[in-house]
Amino acid sequence: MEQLRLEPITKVNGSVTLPGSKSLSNRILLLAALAEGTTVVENLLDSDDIRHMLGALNLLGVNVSLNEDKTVATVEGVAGKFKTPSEPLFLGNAGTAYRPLTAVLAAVEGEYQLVGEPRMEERPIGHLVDALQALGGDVEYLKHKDYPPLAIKGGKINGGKVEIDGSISSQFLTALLMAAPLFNGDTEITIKGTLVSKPYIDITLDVMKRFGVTVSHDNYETFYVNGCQQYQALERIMVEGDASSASYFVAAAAIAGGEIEINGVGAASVQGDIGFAKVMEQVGAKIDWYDEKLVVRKGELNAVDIDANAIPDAAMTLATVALFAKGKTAIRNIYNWRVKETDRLYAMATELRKVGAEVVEGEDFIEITPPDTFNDVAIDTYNDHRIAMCFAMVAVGGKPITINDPKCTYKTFPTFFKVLESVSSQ
Ligand SMILES: O=C(O)C1=C[C@@H](OP(=O)(O)O)[C@@H](O)[C@H](O)C1
Ligand SMILES: C=C(OP(=O)(O)O)C(=O)O
Repeated sequence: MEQLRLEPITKVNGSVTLPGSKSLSNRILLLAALAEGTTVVENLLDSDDIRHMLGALNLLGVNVSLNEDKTVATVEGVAGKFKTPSEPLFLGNAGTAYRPLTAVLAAVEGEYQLVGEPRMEERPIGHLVDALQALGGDVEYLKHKDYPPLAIKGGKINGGKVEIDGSISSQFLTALLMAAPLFNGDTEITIKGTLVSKPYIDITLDVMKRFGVTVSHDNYETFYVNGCQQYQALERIMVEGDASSASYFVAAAAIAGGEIEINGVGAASVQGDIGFAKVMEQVGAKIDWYDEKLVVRKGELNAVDIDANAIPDAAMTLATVALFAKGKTAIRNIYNWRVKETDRLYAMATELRKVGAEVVEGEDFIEITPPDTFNDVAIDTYNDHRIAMCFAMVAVGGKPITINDPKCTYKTFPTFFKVLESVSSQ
């Protein structure tokens, strides 16, 4: 297995330009593919999750041409008419590809199979399939009920009133919303249980609106979407920098000192994970806010006790910031960490303890008290990009650490360690 040794970093300084947002890239690619007309997507993320969406679109007969560094895509929309693919669509472990494609393909003519990595077969999708079946969609499990892989016979959805359970993943509602304009009638979607990861729904509504479809809702409890609508291509759309990827550089500047200018997201971001920078201000970071940029400096770091349901991805970064904050950090209301790339509550608790922290792992929370002395250990990353990236903060805090399987960062941020090195001094 490949390992990456990170020597203690004494200072970070300089400027980083973020790669495009994963959440925006995959939503934009799918809606551009469904639209009528050609869309040019700029600052597209080049990473595994996006590669899987592009691979699926290719098999569905959508022409997408990429520039040399794969950050500009020209997507020739097929106006909702996909080709029946010659093989199953392999979507890796990309939730932002698997869930929206499931709903969209149930709504357009054709026969499809959606498969993924072994971990994808352990990530639930039953709440989405229940809603699609209730609407008359023909979606079947190929192995185990409630889990991928799936077989879909598309084109049979009339709309109507439907409930969807929002308590495990917001991606199910995102998927249903993106597909609903293609249904043959209007749809009224009511959320059952509490909706988790709510800010991601704002990303969905924002992207749909840009492609010409407006959704109304009553306080995120019931959503109304008109049927028989066509997404309209955009001449040009720019993907914002990834706010979850920004979290590592916000944290690095706050921990190590020096100053980092982070370009690509800021106060005007549509991504909920920008909220991580606000949490870091509470922890003690000094941040200058601009519309599309943050400038971050060190402060005295103190533990916080937060509900992180709205920022589940960036909250993992807080778990390693906790190693350098005075007192006990608590990150609450994060049950769905357990159904992501790995069981992140178990994995984070295990690896933080290896470093020397005192950790309480609750069913839906984690509490972290920093170590008196740090252990120089190898961190297992569980094929989870965010574990690899957030444990780099140990080196940023001046302690050596080894990251096992560093290439797992390719899921969303292939250049992460290079970018971190570019702002680090030993
Ligand atoms: O819609 C999205 O783009 C995402 C929603 C979140 O998932 P959940 O809604 O499952 O928490 C987040 O963790 C994921 O990385 C991306
Ligand atoms: C949970 C994540 O990914 P996915 O989009 O596969 O759910 C993530 O990127 O942290």
